[in-house]
Amino acid sequence: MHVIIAPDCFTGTLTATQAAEAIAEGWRRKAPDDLLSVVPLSDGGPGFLDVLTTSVPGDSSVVTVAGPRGAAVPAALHITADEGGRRTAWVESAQAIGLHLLEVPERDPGLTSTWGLGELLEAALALDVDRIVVGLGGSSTNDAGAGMLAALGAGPRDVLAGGGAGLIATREGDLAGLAAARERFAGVELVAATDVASPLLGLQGASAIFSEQKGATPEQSQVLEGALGHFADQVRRVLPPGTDLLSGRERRLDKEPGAGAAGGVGFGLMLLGARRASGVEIVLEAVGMSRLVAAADLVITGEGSLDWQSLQGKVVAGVAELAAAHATPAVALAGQVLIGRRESMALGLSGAYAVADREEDVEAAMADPVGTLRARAERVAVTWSPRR
Ligand SMILES: O=C(O)[C@H](O)CO
Repeated sequence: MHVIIAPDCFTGTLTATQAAEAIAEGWRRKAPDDLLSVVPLSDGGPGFLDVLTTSVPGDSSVVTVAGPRGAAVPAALHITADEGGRRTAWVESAQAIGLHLLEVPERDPGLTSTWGLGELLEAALALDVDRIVVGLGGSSTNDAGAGMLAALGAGPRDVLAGGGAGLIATREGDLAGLAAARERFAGVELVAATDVASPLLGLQGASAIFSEQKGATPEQSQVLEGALGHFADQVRRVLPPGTDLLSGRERRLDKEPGAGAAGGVGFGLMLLGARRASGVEIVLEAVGMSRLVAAADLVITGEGSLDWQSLQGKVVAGVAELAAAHATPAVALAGQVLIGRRESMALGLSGAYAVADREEDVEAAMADPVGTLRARAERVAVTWSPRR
């Protein structure tokens, strides 16, 4: 039996590679004759570059940029060339602005800035590439990408790069350099590979859905919503919205799917001319997942928490959809499974197995994530492998 092991990271405990290896080790203990292919995945968030550098040959280099609260952090660029010679720079926003870069007391999406991501894009531009793909997700910021735009010359650092809350003070004149910043990407295909399809504002937007997990109180979350709304209004004065060719209606970038990814970096990138793509689809294509799944008997995917967010185009959903298209069964292993059987079946999963079945098991799973995931994989192998 040929089994593909293709999980996302288990946020807070295991990288995608560590999770895949733990599952493979457990599987081998019970089904040593199975052929295992280990393919760690990402949805654009943390681990995006790791996954790409492992699967797509290219040249990697590291630059130093400002982290979300200003302290210097290393961030990598991976340069690949396709058969036609087109050069792509792959970057991961979480390496510059990720939540994991900050200790809990430092987390404050009113103050964290995407300036360092702008520095990373500056480094990519200097490499004279034809395409820049930016993985988005797992961020500590909620500034609509304003800091990033400032670093690229769109406006003053003190107004745009002080964090999301300060954007309430933005004036039209503070965005005088925006058109010129956009012009710098002329001739470069800029792609925002987003982990979610959220718009910038509103009940499904960046502040309402994600700011609290970055340290905001419910009151701060509303303040951030107001600040980002004000910022988007100022942007509209400088870059008037285009017209949607199909509907003839005004095309508002803040309402575009993915504009709210990484605290609104999706929006900031769209202002620079980026097109949005699903991060998981980009990764699945880059690693040649379709071909692998077509030749496999079973696909195992997984993530830290299988919950409502998993239903929205994350790794598990992307893998399950691809497996269904090839009529290959897919199962998921997760730290916790917080969706019902009906929802997991609707995703296309033939099984969803939790490492921590009960609330009281969560602590043990967090204390020994590799051991508990390996043990769960052993039990799943007993169920699924015919040659154990
Ligand atoms: O970084 C974030 O805000 C979330 O992962 C959604 O993109």
